[in-house]
Amino acid sequence: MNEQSTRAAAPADQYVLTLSCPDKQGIVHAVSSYLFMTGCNIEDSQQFGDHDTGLFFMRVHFSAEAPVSVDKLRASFAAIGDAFHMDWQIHRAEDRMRIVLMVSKFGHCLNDLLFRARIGALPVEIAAVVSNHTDFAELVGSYDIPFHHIPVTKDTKSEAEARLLELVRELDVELVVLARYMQVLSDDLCKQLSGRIINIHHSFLPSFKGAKPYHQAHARGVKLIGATAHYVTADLDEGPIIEQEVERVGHDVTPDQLVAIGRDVECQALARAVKWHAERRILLNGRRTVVFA
Ligand SMILES: Nc1nc2c(c(=O)[nH]1)N[C@@H](CN(C=O)c1ccc(C(=O)N[C@@H](CCC(=O)O)C(=O)O)cc1)CN2
Repeated sequence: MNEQSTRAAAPADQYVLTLSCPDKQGIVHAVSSYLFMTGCNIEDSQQFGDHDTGLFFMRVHFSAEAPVSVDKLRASFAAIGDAFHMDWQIHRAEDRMRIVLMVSKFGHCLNDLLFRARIGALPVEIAAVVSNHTDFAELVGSYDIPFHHIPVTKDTKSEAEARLLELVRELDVELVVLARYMQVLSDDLCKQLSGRIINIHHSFLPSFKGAKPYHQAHARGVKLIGATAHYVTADLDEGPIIEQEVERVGHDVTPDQLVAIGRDVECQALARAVKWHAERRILLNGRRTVVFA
């Protein structure tokens, strides 16, 4: 084999196409033909046809040999999207997603996400951290990330949410991560940011929704505890599940020991969910998700 054939091709511009649409014959053919005719090369392709909902889901990571703008790709793909009634997006794969983290009094998930982002383990840019308390202002400041203290009472919740929305727009943020943020979000905010808020619930849903799930689990004598990362909807802890993690526990654990054991599974589940969302690997399928991990 000569040297020429072993040399990797120069890195071309990388893109991700995601789509969902009513399932029918010809979708993969239409997409792959479009990419071929546009001078693009498929690097990775995953698809799923859901017989329950009759919907088809696809995620294609592709490269363009010649430089092409994402706007031009979107403009030229629109005809295929229309023909198959697709809900579709095309993004540059290298672009890091801008996100906001929210926290209350438990900082383990915040700390974990800050560090993972700092070392490049998450393809995100943390634009700000928002909290209804000041406990983690110093930690966030140590990462040179803006910290916004937005106190919340039942009388100030709507103003607090208005300020959050203002930040999301000002900072051009795509995702809000509730890293143990312990305030119930209003129906209106959930609607405005539908599919763009991820929460970590500290139980293996659908068990133990609501407050103090580890105490509920202890009272039930469970042998497994868990954590669930899910999209936030108006129905508390009922949003589409993205990722779950569990840990075995013995008969002699106390509620405080469950809280301590649970920290790691919460961090693992949330970090995976944020990474997959930022890599555009998650598609909504009604009350469920399709995850092309
Ligand atoms: N609309 C939604 N809001 C939130 C969700 C959700 O799924 N939909 N997830 C929660 C997180 N959460 C459990 O994981 C949770 C947080 C807070 C509460 C709660 O009862 N909070 C009280 C205030 C508590 C306090 O001040 O310490 C309240 O909001 O009145 C229950 C569950 C995040 N929000």
